[in-house]
Amino acid sequence: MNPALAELHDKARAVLDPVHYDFFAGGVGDEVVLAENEAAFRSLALLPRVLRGGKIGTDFPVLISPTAFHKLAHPDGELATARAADGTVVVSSMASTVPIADVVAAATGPVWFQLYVQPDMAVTEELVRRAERAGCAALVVTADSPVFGRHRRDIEHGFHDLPAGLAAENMRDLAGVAGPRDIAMSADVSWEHIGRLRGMTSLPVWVKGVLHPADAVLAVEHGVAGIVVSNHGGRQLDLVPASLDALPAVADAVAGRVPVVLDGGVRSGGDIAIALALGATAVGIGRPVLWGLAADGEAGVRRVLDVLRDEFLHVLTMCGGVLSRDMVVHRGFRC
Ligand SMILES: Cc1cc2nc3c(=O)[nH]c(=O)nc-3n(C[C@H](O)[C@H](O)[C@H](O)COP(=O)(O)O)c2cc1C
Ligand SMILES: O=C(O)C(=O)c1ccccc1
Repeated sequence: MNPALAELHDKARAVLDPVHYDFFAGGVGDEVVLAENEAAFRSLALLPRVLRGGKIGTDFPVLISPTAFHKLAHPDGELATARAADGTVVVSSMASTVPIADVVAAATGPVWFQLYVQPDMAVTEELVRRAERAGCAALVVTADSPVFGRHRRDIEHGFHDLPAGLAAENMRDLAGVAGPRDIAMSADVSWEHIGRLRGMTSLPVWVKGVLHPADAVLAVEHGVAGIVVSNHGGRQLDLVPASLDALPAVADAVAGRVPVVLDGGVRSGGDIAIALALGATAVGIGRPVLWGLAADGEAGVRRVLDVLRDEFLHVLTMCGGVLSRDMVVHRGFRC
């Protein structure tokens, strides 16, 4: 790993309350998927294309994936993350410890709102209105969470609630919601809700947490603006493949009709390149952002993005400025 990112992770581990470190770092069950997300990148190699000349584009195909409770990492919380993004899309968690309006106000680039559809559609609609009024540019509906994941580290620590003074600020003052900690996950959420959301708002609606290619097709048929191939960073079902391993079939099923973002285990510019070669339009970054935030607030998150940008451009240049599926092979592959 890039030593700057390793250092930020080490510092985050050193400064965070161990219970909060484990909340951020942990996964579901035996954490097989958590480990596999990173290992999947390590199992692949790139065959660069050479002698292609010309200028290499400088697009940075990265989004900040939604993660809950940034004030557990740093007192500035999501405000620091938003400031650091500097044009990179921030997907702001519905479970943020700063209200969405303040996140958008702190950001200089686009902010998208991540939504868990609430069983009471009036509550869901009010959350959508809050995102609209704040100036969010898209909704990202998380589809991989019909129930909370069973995070063994949290269970062992007895961590189920935010410390006094912190709350899921977007959940305040909602009729029918018990309080600002009360986020429901519901197994009743269905594709029909995607249609209802699209009818409710003119914001583009993305779906996050797709692994099966048939669901990617359904998402396109239901008019989504884009798909996030994700296993929630190994935090929902510890039986699924690495999100990278699910990507090619989803990309094939989508066939370019909508953008496909990949998140889970992206830790370097090389990982970004591999995901793009396998069909991703962009990648999402989860935990590394939290490590930067915990280690050094806004500056730490900036550093994470700067390192990834620099590494990605370097790798892309090494690859002749192109990334395609034929350039990816398994390590140990022999002709
Ligand atoms: C601490 C933590 C909190 C998360 N909270 C949310 C959330 O509120 N909503 C959501 O859709 N995904 C959430 N995720 C999943 C991330 O959006 C993303 O899918 C995952 O972290 C990507 O994997 P990575 O951490 O390996 O980069 C969370 C992940 C972590 C680690
Ligand atoms: O921990 C998570 O992965 C997550 O998605 C979440 C959602 C709501 C509240 C806290 C965490």
